[in-house]
Amino acid sequence: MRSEPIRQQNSSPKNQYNTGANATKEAILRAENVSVFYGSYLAVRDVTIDIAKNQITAFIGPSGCGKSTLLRCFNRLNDLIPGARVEGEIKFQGENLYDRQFAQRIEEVRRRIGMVFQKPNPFSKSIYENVAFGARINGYRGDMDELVERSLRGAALWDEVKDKLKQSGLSLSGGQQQRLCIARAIAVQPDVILMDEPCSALDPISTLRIEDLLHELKEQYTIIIVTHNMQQASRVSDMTAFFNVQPTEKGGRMGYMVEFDRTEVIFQSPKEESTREYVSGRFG
Ligand SMILES: Nc1ncnc2c1ncn2[C@@H]1O[C@H](COP(=O)(O)OP(=O)(O)OP(=O)(O)O)[C@@H](O)[C@H]1O
Repeated sequence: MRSEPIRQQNSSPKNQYNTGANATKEAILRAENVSVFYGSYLAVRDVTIDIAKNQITAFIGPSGCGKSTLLRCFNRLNDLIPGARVEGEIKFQGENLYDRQFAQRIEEVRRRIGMVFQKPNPFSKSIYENVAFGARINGYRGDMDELVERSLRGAALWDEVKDKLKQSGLSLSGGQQQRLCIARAIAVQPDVILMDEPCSALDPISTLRIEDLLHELKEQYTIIIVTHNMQQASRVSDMTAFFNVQPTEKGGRMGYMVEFDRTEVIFQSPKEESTREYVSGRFG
């Protein structure tokens, strides 16, 4: 069963996503004037973006424009990086995750907003335990066998592993390992799954499997995916945010969001010239 909102959901008009075909889509996450620093270095400047519920939002842009940095703000993973500092607000169901009260509840935030990384990183445990582990830590009291099967089916892996659940997760292929990581992420029943280039270490067939899976997952989850792969962004996402980097006076580089819109608009009729150049492969 899906868990209750951290507090009562805010359904004020401010919390509604409001462009084009998505006018009625509710924003489950919102970054408001978010800037991220590493020490004194401003890596990403002043991003405001609504993430619509049960949609896939892609972050694209050249290397170093801050896609992963921004992604990590959505479940406060930047807290783990010494010297990283986030300004602005990240609202999850209307509440600012950077409010002091959430510092005590960070485990809960990361359970509700899960993450799948670039490189598949199963635990050195059995396939079964990889999936059951998080649920057990979170005090899951239901039928664990049923949860493990449901999560593995949800990640389109059950048929391939149902006869070897006791084998190590590390014995699977790269693509299977990544689907195991997705099963692990969904076993704790999150609302949102953040994916940081989840297919970059996979072969084309495994990549297509994951892309198919994403279409199924968005029925239940909200997904944000960072990808370098233009075709992937256009194939899987409903919304796309394009980020770019600009030089700073001190000779550094600072990331910022150029344009955010429905994916077909970004790829076929973007408003900004730099977006057009990037999606057509002329730079980056
Ligand atoms: N832990 C860190 N400490 C210091 N600087 C960092 C750290 N992580 C990222 N940066 C810097 O912040 C900027 C944005 O990096 P980030 O990894 O978010 O960009 P990206 O768009 O995801 O890049 P890529 O597509 O290459 O993964 C870069 O200049 C990077 O060097």
